[in-house]
This record gives sequence, structure tokens and C-alpha cells, in this order.
Amino acid sequence: MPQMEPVGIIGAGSFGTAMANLLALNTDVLMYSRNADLVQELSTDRFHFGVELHPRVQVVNDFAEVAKTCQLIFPIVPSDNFRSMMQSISAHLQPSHLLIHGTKGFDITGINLEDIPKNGLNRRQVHTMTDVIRAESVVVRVGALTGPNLARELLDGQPSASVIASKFDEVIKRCHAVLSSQQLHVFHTHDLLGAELAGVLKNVIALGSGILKGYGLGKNIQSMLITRGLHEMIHFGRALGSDARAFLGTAGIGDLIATATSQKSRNYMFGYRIGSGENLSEVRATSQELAEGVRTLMITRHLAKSMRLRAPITEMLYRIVFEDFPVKEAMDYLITYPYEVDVDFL
Ligand SMILES: NC(=O)C1=CN([C@@H]2O[C@H](COP(=O)(O)OP(=O)(O)OC[C@H]3O[C@@H](n4cnc5c(N)ncnc54)[C@H](O)[C@@H]3O)[C@@H](O)[C@H]2O)C=CC1
Ligand SMILES: O=C(CO)COP(=O)(O)O
Repeated sequence: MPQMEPVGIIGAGSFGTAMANLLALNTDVLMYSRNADLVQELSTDRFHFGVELHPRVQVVNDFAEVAKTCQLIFPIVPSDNFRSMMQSISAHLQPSHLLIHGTKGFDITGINLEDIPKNGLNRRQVHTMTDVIRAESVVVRVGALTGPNLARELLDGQPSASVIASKFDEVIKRCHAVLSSQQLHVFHTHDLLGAELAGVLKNVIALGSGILKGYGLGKNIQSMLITRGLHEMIHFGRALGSDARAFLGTAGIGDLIATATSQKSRNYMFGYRIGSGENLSEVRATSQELAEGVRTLMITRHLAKSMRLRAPITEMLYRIVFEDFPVKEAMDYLITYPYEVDVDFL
């Protein structure tokens, strides 16, 4: 087999580490962490998130080294930090680099998240991660890694599938080569925006699904939330410029099922705690775990408002999470909501 190119990862969190071990099945991996102590620690104790790092994974603190060694790089950091991360590395990037991100959230400009309820948000202030890569660097060949990829399952060696979304065939081809293995099936699509939006928006529905479970409700209503949630995701997607297709595949329904039904999803578990009676500050005070859906909910609810979109599930979840609205009243509202047509997006 020909020698494969080394691949870089930015961010040594749970998903970055899971992807590092998967990529290492095919090639050498340089995983960049901004935390020098962690890099030091991992160079001796090779265990991270309870699993041993593959011998082909090298953890480094110097991004210049990653940029010099790897043309193909996967940035996998929270959406909140994505733009500043890009700004800190962009001087090392060349037009020859390929960046495929694994982040499932939005970037916002011109406003802080906590000021959104007061000042509102408009479409021009909301960006995907590939928008950010292009705006902050000279890199042109961009893409997204998405699909049902709960990090815990991947770290534990369980099989799954991912979707590589890019306008560039070269990105797709190279990602197939480095990612495909007995553990991971790789699909691809040229619908970059649709795939990115599907991955971002499903976290809100996962949060809602967790709320229902925490509140003690069963599978009938959970299935309805997921089904109607998918409709809402598609309507959002269309309003933001994509079509329904991506939402009906692995990056959409696939990821939605995994995230909105698994106790290994942090978004689902965040919702579970809210549904069980804790409020936002209580959950935040006792968990450092990232739940991108909370930030996305703030963004999509206000975007829906400014774009005059009908998004009753988003609206109810927003009120529950950010305004302590009772779950029972939100359920009453949704169960009597004048939905008419069952499938209205085809
Ligand atoms: N954990 C999961 O199951 C999955 C996560 N994702 C997405 O991946 C993204 C990251 O998630 P996780 O890895 O789970 O989060 P995490 O909280 O486990 O780790 C995030 C990592 O990013 C690092 N980081 C933050 N800012 C940075 C910067 N400026 N430069 C370098 N590193 C930086 C942090 O130090 C941390 O190690 C999120 O957008 C999430 O939605 C996507 C699929 C699955
Ligand atoms: O995107 C995910 C799985 O594919 C999200 O997982 P989390 O809810 O743990 O962030």
C-alpha cells in the first residue's frame, strides 16, 4: 500500500481525539493542543478520555509544525472558539492546505451571545465554520466532517459512518483515503451548506429530546419531537440557503437519531437535566461539558424571529431553557399547535 500523507488535527478534545485514533488506522497523525501541560502529560501517559492513543498519533503544541507537515488538517474545536483559533493559526496556512472541520455550531459576529436577547440577531451575523475558515485564512479547499459520530462510541472502537461535505472532489477523495476503515464508513456530498446546517441544527432537537426524557415522557412524543424537529431543521435550512436533501441522509436523520436518543450525547444529557427540573445556571454550575445545542438554540431562536420563520419547537425550547418556562405548558402549546400537513417539505 502506498505511504499516506500525515494528517493534522486541531483540538485535543473528545472528538478530536476520537478522530485522531481513527485516522491513525491509516496514517500518521499530528494532533495540536494549545495546552502545553496536556501535551507534556500525553507524551508520557498516552491515555486520553480513557483510551490509549494510537502509536501513530503524536500530540504537539506547535501549530507551525502541523502546518509544515500536514496539508490536510481537521480543526475540531467548539464553535465559540473557532474564529479566534483560525486567527491564531492563519499565518501558518497556505493556499495548498485543505481544512475539513468537525465543529457543529455557528459563529456569530458583531454581537456577544449574551446580548442577543436584548439586541436581536440578523442573518448577516451568523456564519458556518467553512465561512470562517475562508474569511480568516488563505485556504480555499474547505469541507466539513459530519454524521452520527458520538465521540464516546468512536473512542470505544465502535463502528459508525461520517459524511465528508465539500465542493471540491479532491477534498472528498483525500478524506475518503485517510478516513475509511473497518470502523468508519465514509459517505460524501457536494452539498456543503446542507451538511453543515444539518449537523448544527440537530443539536437543538437533541436538547429537546433530552428534556422530554428528563420530564418522564415516552417514545411516542419523543418520536414526534424528532420528526417535527426534522421539519423545523429543513425549514431553517431552506431559509438559510440549502435544500432538504442533506437533512434526509446520514448528516441529517442519521446524526439526529444518534444525538437525540443517546445518553452519550452531551446535548441530550444537558436537556435531560433541564427536563428533570434543574435550570440553566444549575446545570452550567455543575458541568463543564460542551453542549453546542444551547448556544445554537440562542442563535436560531433569534434568527427565526428576525427572519419571520415559523419555528414553534425552537421557540418552546428557548423558553424552557432560557426563561424557565414550564415543560408542561410548552407541551400543551405544541400538542395543540395548528400543524396541518404531515410532510410539507417535498
Ligand atoms: N464529542 C462529540 O461526540 C462530537 C463533537 N462534535 C463537535 O466537535 C466540536 C468539539 O467538540 P469536542 O471535541 O467534543 O469538545 P471538547 O470540549 O471535548 O474539546 C474541545 C477542545 O478544543 C480545544 N480548543 C478550544 N479552543 C481552542 C483553540 N483556540 N485552539 C486549539 N484548541 C482549542 C479545547 O482545549 C478542547 O481540548 C464541537 O463543535 C462538537 O459539536 C462533532 C461530532 C461529535
Ligand atoms: O454531533 C454529535 C454526535 O454526532 C454530538 O454529540 P454531543 O451531543 O455529545 O456533542
